Amino acid sequence: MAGCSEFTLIGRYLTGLGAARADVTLGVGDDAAILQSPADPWLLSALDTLIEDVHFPGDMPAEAVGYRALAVNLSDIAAMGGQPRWAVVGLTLPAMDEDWVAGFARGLDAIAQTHEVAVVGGDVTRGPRAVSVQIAGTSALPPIRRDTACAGDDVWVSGRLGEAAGGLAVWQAGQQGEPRWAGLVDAFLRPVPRLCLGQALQGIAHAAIDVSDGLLADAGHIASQSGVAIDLARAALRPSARLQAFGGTAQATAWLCSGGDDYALCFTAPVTARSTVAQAAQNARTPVRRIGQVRHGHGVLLDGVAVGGAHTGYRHFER
Ligand SMILES: Nc1ncnc2c1ncn2[C@@H]1O[C@H](COP(=O)(O)OP(=O)(O)OP(=O)(O)O)[C@@H](O)[C@H]1O
Ligand SMILES: Cc1ncc(C[n+]2csc(CCOP(=O)(O)O)c2C)c(N)n1
Ligand SMILES: [Mg+2]
Repeated sequence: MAGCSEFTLIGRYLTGLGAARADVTLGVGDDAAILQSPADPWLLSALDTLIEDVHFPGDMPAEAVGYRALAVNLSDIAAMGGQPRWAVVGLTLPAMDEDWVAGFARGLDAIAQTHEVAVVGGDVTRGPRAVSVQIAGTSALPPIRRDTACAGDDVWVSGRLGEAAGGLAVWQAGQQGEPRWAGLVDAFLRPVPRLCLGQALQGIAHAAIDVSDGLLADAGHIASQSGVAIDLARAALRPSARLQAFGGTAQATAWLCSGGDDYALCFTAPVTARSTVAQAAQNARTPVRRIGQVRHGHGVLLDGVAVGGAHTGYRHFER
């Protein structure tokens, strides 16, 4: 509706999204939300931004933008093993478009409900289309960090790496209507934040990160921040059959290593915890596999050979 103000938009579409939580005294409507301090000793806070044509194609459905904006933030809480609670959403739109906002709100509400997150506030502005979500969560146990991997650990990863990058390529090739590639497109549009897995790994995993920029890049963050080397086994880095069918083996392997957008968890755990990890993953109903070893040294290796720094993952300022 032309002439509808941001206040109308907030009142009509952006109020009361997500779960009704008992620890929210006051949500949308005042200068700040009023939240009750949790009993859990650790508070977690993170923020991720999605920008049109940088993080999502301009023709992606509004519902998927709303879903994905929260999903990528939940993934950061998952990587720490936390429990998400509250989200604040900054929405920037080039023009008033009620249908778009209604779709965005539906997608955001659905995933917030699923993970019992309350959307307690935000901001609406005019400018190039973008969504910034700030997520807050808690943890009863010490959160899993990036800087605590130990030489000797196994390296594990969840899910089917590379499929989201493949799904984006499907979309950009205009083949999203092709039933054969529906699973790939879904991996891009609706990444699943691995919250149950992250929580199940607390007290077991030594270090964890979520794979947003690409496996080699994100494993590299664990390596550099922990002061260790991560040696991945090429034989364990096999793309799924449907990803190979779409892109061919070489491109599918490149997506798996450096495509990003997966929001899988990459984590390290002691060799003695193999069966405990397997049980935790089973409890979380999330498939995981071992892909390498943490060693003394630095950087990321493939079968013992250092990986060159050029194409390990997404970088905003090196396109
Ligand atoms: N503008 C900023 N000011 C302060 N800290 C920042 C800023 N941008 C990023 N950081 C911090 O730097 C660290 C790495 O940020 P980054 O955005 O790469 O997060 P990530 O989880 O590794 O990746 P992704 O954003 O793809 O999920 C995080 O701790 C983040 O909070
Ligand atoms: C239209 C379009 N083109 C390219 C990509 C790929 N991409 C963009 S940002 C990013 C890393 C994570 O972002 P950040 O580090 O900002 O959290 C990746 C893998 C995409 N998603 N959409
Ligand atoms: Mg992250």
